[in-house]
Amino acid sequence: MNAMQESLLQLITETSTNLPPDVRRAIKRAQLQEEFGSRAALALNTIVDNIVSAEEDVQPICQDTGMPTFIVYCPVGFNQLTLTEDIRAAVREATKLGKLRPNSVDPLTGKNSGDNLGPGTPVIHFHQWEKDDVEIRLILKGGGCENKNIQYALPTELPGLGRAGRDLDGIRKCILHAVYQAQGQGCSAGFIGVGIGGDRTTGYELAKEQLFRSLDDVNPNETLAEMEKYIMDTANHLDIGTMGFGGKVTLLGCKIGVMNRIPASFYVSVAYNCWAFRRLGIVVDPATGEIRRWLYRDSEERLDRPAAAFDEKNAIVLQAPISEEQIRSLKVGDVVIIKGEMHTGRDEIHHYLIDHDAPVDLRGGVLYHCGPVMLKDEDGNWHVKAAGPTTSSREEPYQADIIEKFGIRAIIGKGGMGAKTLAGLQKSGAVYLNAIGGAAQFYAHCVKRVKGVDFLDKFGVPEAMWHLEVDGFPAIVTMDAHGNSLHKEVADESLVKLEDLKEPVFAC
Ligand SMILES: O=C(O)C[C@H](O)C(=O)O
Ligand code: SF4
Repeated sequence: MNAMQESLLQLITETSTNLPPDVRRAIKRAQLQEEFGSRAALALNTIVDNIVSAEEDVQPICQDTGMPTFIVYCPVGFNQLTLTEDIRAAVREATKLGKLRPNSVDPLTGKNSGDNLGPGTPVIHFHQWEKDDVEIRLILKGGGCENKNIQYALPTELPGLGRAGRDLDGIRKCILHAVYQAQGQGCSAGFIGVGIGGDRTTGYELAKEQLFRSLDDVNPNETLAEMEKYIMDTANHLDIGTMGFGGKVTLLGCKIGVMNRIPASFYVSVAYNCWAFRRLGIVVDPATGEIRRWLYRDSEERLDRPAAAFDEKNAIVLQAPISEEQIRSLKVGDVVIIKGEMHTGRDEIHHYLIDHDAPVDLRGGVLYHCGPVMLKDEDGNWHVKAAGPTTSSREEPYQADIIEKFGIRAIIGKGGMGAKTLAGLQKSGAVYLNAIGGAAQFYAHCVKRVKGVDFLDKFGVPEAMWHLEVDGFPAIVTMDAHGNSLHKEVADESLVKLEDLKEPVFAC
């Protein structure tokens, strides 16, 4: 690799494994606000433990390293074609080293390219400027929070908030609604970038651009500065909390930008980013390709590993295969520790299992909604490099049927599931366990052995069915076999809180 490629590899590795100081500070502040022993505090402790491990071991903070997106500023005359090739080479190498998960999938064939290269991936935006340096910023924004982006066309009617008109107060309502609708599914507590104006494409681009601002900056536009402050204060009263467990901190950052629109369109676009807010940048010498300095790193922020994220003493041990009787004795709020075998299964596997047999006996088993980062050693053995949960709600159309068909007793995921699954849990005697989203190192350490894999060639690494031997794998019962769902409770209560914010705040 040439010097530029080495610099880019460093940028990718650091972005994937080492959260920037402004993000760490926001997470630390959240940790201080949540009550000791609460579910939100437990989730935040796990997150902090994970951040510390990822940095120490130079491994991905979260297994979903997203759609790598590079924003490049370069001097006039700089060769953008060469830099594009260098970026592609660095992305390929980072994937080989397990710093990026192979995430580039052909939507028509379902084929994962395996190296994060393919039509449209990675994303690279070039801009010219008058300076001599080349500045390269990178964001790794995962799919769960990307799915929670939302775009509003004003005027509109919003659940809980009523009419949102083409004015500042309408904008206010859209942003509050955007935070509410994400619930815990985008791994709250999150960050939002908001774009006001533009068209559908540039509105979203503007929203994503805001995610590159430092969390500590102050918006030069006074109106927007006021709106950012209002949203930060107010959204944190929705009590959605970390992972949607309820809690004082729901939003960690809000940055708003504005651009002109055309008369017929009025968009408010919101880019939601999970707590694993991975963005960094480098300034590179265009002649040598060497890094001159890092962006977002003008200060240092250490996080201390919490004594114990989960209180193992009071946890209930679930040894797989699990009996129906033990599952039916569990209730929402119980902390469990899983031992034994679990099987990963996400979108492709659910789609497949509806019409086919499972490759292994799943009776009494644990199905983990997870697409890990895996590496094979020289002897052909697989190792888990990152393995946090994925958003479960995507499997809602399939889950209840799959639980019943295969006799599964526990589903592990994050963000919760809906009414159909809740009824299915009750009928078949199963539970939904919430793992802490993004805590990919924390859970990777719970895997003692990779027992095997099915559908690797067919579906690729993240979507394959991995058979894992785990020990000391903690999670929380958030949907039980008695018809209770913490997710429904938090969603209902936060809607009531949203309704309280209906009255105008900003002059129209
Ligand atoms: O794809 C994943 O592993 C997780 C995804 O980012 C999600 O939040 O659902
Ligand atoms: S799993 Fe959570 S932390 Fe990871 S990319 Fe998805 S939303 Fe972000």
